[in-house]
Amino acid sequence: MSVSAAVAAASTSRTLVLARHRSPPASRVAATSRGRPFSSGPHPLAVSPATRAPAMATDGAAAAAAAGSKKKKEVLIFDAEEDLAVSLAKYTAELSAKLAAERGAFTVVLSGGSLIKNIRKLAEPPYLDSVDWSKWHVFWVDERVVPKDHEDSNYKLALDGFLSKVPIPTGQVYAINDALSAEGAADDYETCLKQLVKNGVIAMSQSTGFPRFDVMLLGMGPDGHIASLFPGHPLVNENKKWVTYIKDSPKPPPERITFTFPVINSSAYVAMVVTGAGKAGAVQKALSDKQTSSDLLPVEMAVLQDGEFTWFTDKPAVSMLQNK
Ligand SMILES: O=C(O)[C@H](O)[C@@H](O)[C@H](O)[C@H](O)COP(=O)(O)O
Repeated sequence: MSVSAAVAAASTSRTLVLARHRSPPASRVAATSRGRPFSSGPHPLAVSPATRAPAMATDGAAAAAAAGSKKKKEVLIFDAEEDLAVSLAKYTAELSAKLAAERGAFTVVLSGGSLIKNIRKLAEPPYLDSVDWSKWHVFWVDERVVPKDHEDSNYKLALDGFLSKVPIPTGQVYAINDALSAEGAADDYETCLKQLVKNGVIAMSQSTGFPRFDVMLLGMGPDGHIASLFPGHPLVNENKKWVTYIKDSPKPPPERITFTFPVINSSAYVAMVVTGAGKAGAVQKALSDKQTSSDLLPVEMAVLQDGEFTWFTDKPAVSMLQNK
């Protein structure tokens, strides 16, 4: 049984919807995710008419759901990392066109880690020429408090792997002030965000009172952390600050700044890009209907108030889903 089929079979009792993608061969699953809200209406983002086959419902209830619901959370499963990268580039480029037209700016938040490699196709044809890079404003969901030319710097990672290859105006790339302490850098970054809200570059969420970024392109660690919000760390409960700091990160280096959950959860779109068998346990916990423990992983705390959350995964990352 293929992974896609296994996911579908395991999912029918939970009203999941399976769509098969012919090229690239991805599976698309709407996650029920323990009561997380769904709203009605069509999916507003045609990631790729060429790559999306008609939805194939796995049972009657799923068919009804597929016909009438806007799925605010979906899981894309790719056969190959190359296909994932192609689809992620298309997703981001289409959001760029849509949101830049609507707002006059496109605010993009990056994580560090393997995400940067996964967005590499944006810096290649056709997107290199078709995207209006002048509208992009780039931020980091978290950053290590190290000099910008340090090998641990998320800025350096993104610069080397992506930003140096696309013509985003340098004044629209918001690195941390690496001359400051962790606390100082977090305050400084939050002040910068507030100024950009005043200027109208960053939108505000009317429902949460926190900034509403257009898209966050995020990775997840094997322990289920996102940004620098780690399992069991008190920072996951921060509900006032926009940006905060950590000095005891379990993942080195220890000093970092990070967006808080209220900011992440106010986003318009989040792509959670997760590949590899090492992350299968956290993926299973995050996508399972069953609450296996009262302790939510940070990735499970990423619940958008009014936005669309899309998982970009590969088969090893979802390999434990059929065992739910
Ligand atoms: O600064 C960081 O450490 C990252 O921003 C971090 O949140 C990362 O995105 C995840 O750890 C996933 O990293 P991998 O995709 O490399 O596993």
